[in-house]
Amino acid sequence: MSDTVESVIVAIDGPSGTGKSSTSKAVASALGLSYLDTGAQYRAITWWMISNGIDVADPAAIAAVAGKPVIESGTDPAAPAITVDGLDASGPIRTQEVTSKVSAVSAVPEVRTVITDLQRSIASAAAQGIVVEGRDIGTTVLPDADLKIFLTASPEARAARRSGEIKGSDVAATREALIRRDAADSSRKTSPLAKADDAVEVDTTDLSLQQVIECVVTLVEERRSTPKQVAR
Ligand SMILES: Nc1ncnc2c1ncn2[C@@H]1O[C@H](COP(=O)(O)OP(=O)(O)OP(=O)(O)O)[C@@H](O)[C@H]1O
Ligand SMILES: Nc1ccn([C@@H]2O[C@H](COP(=O)(O)O)[C@@H](O)[C@H]2O)c(=O)n1
Repeated sequence: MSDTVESVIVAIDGPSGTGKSSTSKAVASALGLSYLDTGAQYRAITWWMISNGIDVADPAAIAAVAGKPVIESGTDPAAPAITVDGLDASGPIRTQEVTSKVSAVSAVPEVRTVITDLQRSIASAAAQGIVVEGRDIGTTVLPDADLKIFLTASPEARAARRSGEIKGSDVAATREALIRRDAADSSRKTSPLAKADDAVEVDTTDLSLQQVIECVVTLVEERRSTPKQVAR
């Protein structure tokens, strides 16, 4: 018998504010896995487009330069990092401007091709396994992931969580902005936000973050002890 633990690939998808990042980081830390925030990569390329004067309402202009920025993602769940052309982008990618423009940029097929290739190469280099979170990980980026989770929560719960992060923010406006971004992400032609047929859906509306983390850790442990059936 071997003491080595097999590498595992976990895909966590879902709409905005369902707890993907918080859950994925904690699960990766608890299980000694790498972690990849794919939303940060789409935010990073959006920041680059804005910084370089590209009109984000013009898909052809975005497509023409999609391969130019060099995006690098750290995979330590305790210290997620992202750089664009060598510059730390972790602060700038969280601005309101980037949040409001990222869905337009991420809908451009040439952008998705560049970022998807990057995500696959990062996942395949993670020796112990990785938790990858986003919108299309289970459906498109890593369709053979060992475990796929789709997190959901009511718009009210998600808006309350997000508003709790920013003092004095308007919950109703936050709710509308979340719904708008989810609608854009779900309706784009290429790799929309969607639950994979074989994903486990976890409704987090009435669960604490700790309960969600424990639920996902249990699902990963169960998957590790019962290898996935491969269709013949
Ligand atoms: N089950 C939960 N109960 C209460 N608060 C939660 C829960 N899950 C996450 N949160 C909080 O909600 C906020 C949003 O969580 P998080 O950033 O992990 O969501 P996300 O799905 O990654 O969002 P986005 O897609 O917009 O990046 C954070 O402040 C987080 O601490
Ligand atoms: N796999 C993914 C991940 C993200 N996106 C786009 O990025 C935006 C920002 O994501 P956050 O998780 O940081 O909020 C998101 O709204 C999508 O437009 C994506 O397309 N695919």
